[in-house]
Amino acid sequence: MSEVLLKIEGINKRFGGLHALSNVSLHINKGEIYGLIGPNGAGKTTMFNVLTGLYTPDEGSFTFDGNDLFRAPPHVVVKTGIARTFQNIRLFHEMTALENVMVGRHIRSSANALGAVLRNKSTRDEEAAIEAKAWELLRYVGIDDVAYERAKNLSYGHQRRLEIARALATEPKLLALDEPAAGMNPSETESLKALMEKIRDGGVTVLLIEHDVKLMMGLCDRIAVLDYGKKIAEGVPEVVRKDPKVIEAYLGVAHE
Ligand SMILES: Nc1ncnc2c1ncn2[C@@H]1O[C@H](COP(=O)(O)OP(=O)(O)OP(=O)(O)O)[C@@H](O)[C@H]1O
Repeated sequence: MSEVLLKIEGINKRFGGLHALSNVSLHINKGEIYGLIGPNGAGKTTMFNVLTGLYTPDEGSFTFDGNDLFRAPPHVVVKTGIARTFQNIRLFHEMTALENVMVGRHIRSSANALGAVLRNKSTRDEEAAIEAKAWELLRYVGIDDVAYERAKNLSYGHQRRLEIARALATEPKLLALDEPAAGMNPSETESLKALMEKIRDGGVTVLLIEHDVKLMMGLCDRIAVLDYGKKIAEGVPEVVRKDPKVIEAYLGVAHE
């Protein structure tokens, strides 16, 4: 029996007259790669924003690893164990790759502002530990060779990996990735797929939004399909891809 990590029930989110999420329920199990697909404007990013505390849902319930996170602010969500990346890459462009990951790591450190000013021994030890962990994560995602490059000078594929490393630095139980393969060529996409499988196999549950249906069908353990803010299907990829509602709303003949 799978253990549910994230349980969303009956979430509604409206923007004025627009019902962006309409009574959506999702259960994500520990240790799976769970995909969210759907046409443009279906509500996928809105769901991510609700999950990570950027948007306040109107109704519903949301529990994560036994914690009630309904309407919790982003810093509480991150501390509880959900990390995300964004559709449009959001890195600190003038900082090096290493520094970007170190920033992500600070959320799990106890260093306080006074310690940082005084640079006492415990602060220095902690900084060294943060840097060591950041190196480990850069190696893990395969970009340690560009650790001292500024983020803005990295290739697109490297920036995507750096975002993932920074998110992993918060030690999430759930990693939510918003279109990580967008703009990647087939070989970059293939190696990204391997990275996501490695992350899942390392014990981090993955939630993924992606338009690349072929990638999603080959990668996800389960998939939910949103259309006009409603969940129209959910299940293993082989079943979802044959669902007539999904074919009509999204997949169409071209994707078969
Ligand atoms: N902050 C906002 N204010 C008003 N409307 C919004 C806001 N955020 C999203 N919407 C609307 O909610 C609907 C769902 O948008 P959302 O970005 O979640 O879709 P999506 O499935 O992620 O689409 P895409 O695949 O294009 O990224 C759209 O009609 C969008 O215009």
